Amino acid sequence: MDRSPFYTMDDFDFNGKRVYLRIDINSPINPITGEVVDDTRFIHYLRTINELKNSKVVIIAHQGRPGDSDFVSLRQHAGHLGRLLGRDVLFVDSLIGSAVETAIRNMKNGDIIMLENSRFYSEEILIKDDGAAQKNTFIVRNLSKLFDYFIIDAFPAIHRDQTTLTGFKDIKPNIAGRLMETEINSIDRFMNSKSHPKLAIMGGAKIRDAIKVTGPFLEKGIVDNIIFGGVAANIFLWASGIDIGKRNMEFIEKQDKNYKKLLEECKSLLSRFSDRIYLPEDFMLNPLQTEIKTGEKVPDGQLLADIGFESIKTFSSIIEKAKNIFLNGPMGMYEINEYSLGTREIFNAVSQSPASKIVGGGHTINAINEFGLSDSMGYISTGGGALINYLSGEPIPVIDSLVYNRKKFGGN
Ligand SMILES: Nc1ncnc2c1ncn2[C@@H]1O[C@H](COP(=O)(O)OP(=O)(O)OP(=O)(O)O)[C@@H](O)[C@H]1O
Ligand SMILES: O=C(O)[C@H](O)COP(=O)(O)O
Repeated sequence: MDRSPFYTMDDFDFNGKRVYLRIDINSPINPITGEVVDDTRFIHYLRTINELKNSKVVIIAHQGRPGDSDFVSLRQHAGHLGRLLGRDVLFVDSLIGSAVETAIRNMKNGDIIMLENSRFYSEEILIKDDGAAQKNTFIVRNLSKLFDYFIIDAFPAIHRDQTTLTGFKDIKPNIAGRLMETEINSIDRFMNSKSHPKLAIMGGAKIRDAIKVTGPFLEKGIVDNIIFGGVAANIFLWASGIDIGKRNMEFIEKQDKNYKKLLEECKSLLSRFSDRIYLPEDFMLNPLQTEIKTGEKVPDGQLLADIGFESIKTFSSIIEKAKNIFLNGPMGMYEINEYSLGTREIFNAVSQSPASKIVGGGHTINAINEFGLSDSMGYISTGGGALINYLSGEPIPVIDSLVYNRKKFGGN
């Protein structure tokens, strides 16, 4: 068997050691109560943590982004993880400093500590990995002396170049955790599969991510065809000169300040790959609740809130023929019952397909759970942006950091 390009947990004995464990339990938070409303990501970490039961484990994680309503302390995350593990998880309400150092130095084997949200610290987000900058942060200088090993298991954040993820790669061995291994093996199976056609279905509202990966997906043959729904479809239609109505244009402008550049990218993608990109032929309007054919004048104030019946039919027949399917993002505003049919039908078609399947994205998983399809959707990844970036075959900061680290500490 080929050697893994990065260290895995099989390469070291962690018994009695002090272990830095970077995970990603960034979760949806109820904006009113501030409570975690979905603990899927927590559950995925039980295996890694349980394997370290004879070590002193210090968990580092982030939650939300500064300024957003889900940017909250990890105190409740520590309590919840402890309940899931059936063990105490001591919460320390900072990331660096004397309280952290004392707590870590006093740990016994089997103890678990969780530190505060790493994004409370500007060095986490603002300092990019240019070789030396992250290494010289207070975060790295304070924490590096306290640990024997660094396990990086934050798969949903592998596309982020942030200090607690990539800053320790010159210090000591950095090791991929069990979730990283599982995710990467499953995604690699999809990428290496020789069964065609390979189909990507991309919807939702994160247009930048979807557009960014379309070129690599089609150029490198990672997929043969792409179906677009949601806002992603709207921007492609706009780029092709079709009237999508004022409200939908404004929605895109608000979604991304650089939408003009995105429109240019969509144009270029459409000119190169028009026969491999599928866009909706019709839509359901919100609030009118009537159907409209693509290209017809969209009445003012109406959102293209869901794909229509013809699109459902065409997309379902493409899905039926696919041998490998990647799904990320809903077809419309599925949270509102009247506009959930497109997403429901397309997700149903995917669930019924015998193809090999891989799905990801917070809203996507939420919709899958709501439709009761989670047992028939194939491999469900914890990653959203991480998953599509990894699939695109473009450089990924955390993977590159782990590979660099193994070369540095493990020779050839
Ligand atoms: N045509 C549309 N107009 C406006 N909003 C839409 C449209 N289609 C989908 N959405 C919204 O897009 C959101 C989901 O998109 P997103 O890109 O976040 O999905 P995801 O990748 O599965 O989730 P996550 O971002 O949490 O990983 C939903 O809230 C949905 O209502
Ligand atoms: O939820 C995610 O996709 C990861 O935790 C990364 O979060 P971010 O998009 O805020 O960097």
